[in-house]
Amino acid sequence: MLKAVILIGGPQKGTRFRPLSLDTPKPLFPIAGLPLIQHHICACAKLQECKEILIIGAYTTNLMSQFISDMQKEYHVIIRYLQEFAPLGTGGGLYHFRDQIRAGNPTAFFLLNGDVCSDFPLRELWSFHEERPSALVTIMGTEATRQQSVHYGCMVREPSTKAVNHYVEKPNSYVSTLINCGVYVCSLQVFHTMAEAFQKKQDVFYSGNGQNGHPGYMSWEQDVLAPLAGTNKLYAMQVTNWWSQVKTAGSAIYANRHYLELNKENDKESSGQPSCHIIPDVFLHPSASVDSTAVIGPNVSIGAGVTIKAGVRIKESIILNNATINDHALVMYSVVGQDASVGEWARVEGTPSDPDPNKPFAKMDNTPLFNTDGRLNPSITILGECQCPNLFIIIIIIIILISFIYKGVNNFFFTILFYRYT
Ligand SMILES: Nc1nc2c(ncn2[C@@H]2O[C@H](COP(=O)(O)OP(=O)(O)O[C@H]3O[C@H](CO)[C@@H](O)[C@H](O)[C@@H]3O)[C@@H](O)[C@H]2O)c(=O)[nH]1
Repeated sequence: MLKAVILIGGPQKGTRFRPLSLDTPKPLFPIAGLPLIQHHICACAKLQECKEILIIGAYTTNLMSQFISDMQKEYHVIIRYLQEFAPLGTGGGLYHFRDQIRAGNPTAFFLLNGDVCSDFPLRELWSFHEERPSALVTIMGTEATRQQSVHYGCMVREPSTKAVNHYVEKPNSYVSTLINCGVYVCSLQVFHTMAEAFQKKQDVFYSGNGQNGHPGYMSWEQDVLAPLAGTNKLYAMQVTNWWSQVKTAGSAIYANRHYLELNKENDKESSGQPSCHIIPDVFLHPSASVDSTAVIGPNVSIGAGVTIKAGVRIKESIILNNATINDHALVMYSVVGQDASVGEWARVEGTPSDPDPNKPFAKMDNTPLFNTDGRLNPSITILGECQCPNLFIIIIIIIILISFIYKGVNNFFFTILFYRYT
């Protein structure tokens, strides 16, 4: 039996994903029609041996409960959310919930960063791990450019055995172009190594050596993976398939395009028969209403309850639930927020922020909005969620207005609200 753990961080993380993470927790942001971590869940649930998926994060349980219950219904696997009492780092939460992971005595567990996108070749990763009996952890690795590699965990492998001899998390200078994808398979004995690492951290923390943060905080990469390198217990399987992080809002459009491509077959099923002109790949929620004269695609995801009116053109964009795109508007390289409304003939156009196509193995550059010299880094356009006024308040206002119009002093609401003046 196998299990899977997905690390999703908490509200303090995902700041570069703002404003998209202000309304929806980043792990639940829809990409190609599915919440980001549903792609992970889907990959894990495809493995018959995987019997339980544990999602570990610092978001409050009520933010996650609806999603967890929806996932339970959709996939025939146990899915639970475990909330950290404080952000414990990539290793701290894992160690804190070790008994939950070990329960039922699984052979091994997958560990997935919630903010990466891939086709998650978990079966290959598991076979690779099984073939190496001394392996405690196998890392899925990929090639990056020399310049970008330093923003990731970098590994040097023994060419014949694929054992990792050297691991440095986000090095200051170049180490290797083989980077850590944040996808692992781990044997349960890794918790012995984690116990030692945890003990060391505790000793330092309580000896008062100026250690800040929470005593339970532990970095999976720095406190566990780095010491395991060179011991023949850490291995890396290199993949060449598409893989990307989702750090900035711009990377959502890039990930959307690739997930649409990967999930083509499912999208066809869920989309039904669209009545407008579709240029693939497109995800169209069945409840969206699209005028027959609209042209949509390529690489567009349209959420539930969206209304798209006559003559609209949309490409390379994500339209979130209940948004309205009015007649003849154009939307390109943009995210349109929930309930937002794009006016007639409006032109909403962002700048694509893709990896450099001229550099082999280039990844997304997760640049900030502004450079250090204050210049704007062009990126996708985002229309935020429309904060529609509360229906209850609207009804009260209408009743008050009617009361004034008819000047009915006996009017119940008028009397209650203005009894002092009557
Ligand atoms: N539960 C929990 N999850 C956390 C916490 N902190 C981070 N995470 C989750 O752990 C994953 C990694 O988060 P980061 O700390 O932001 O690391 P990173 O910059 O993405 O780098 C990691 O991933 C790269 C690949 O995307 C790797 O190359 C790198 O080595 C490292 O593992 C994300 O899914 C994040 O949500 C925490 O305190 N608690």
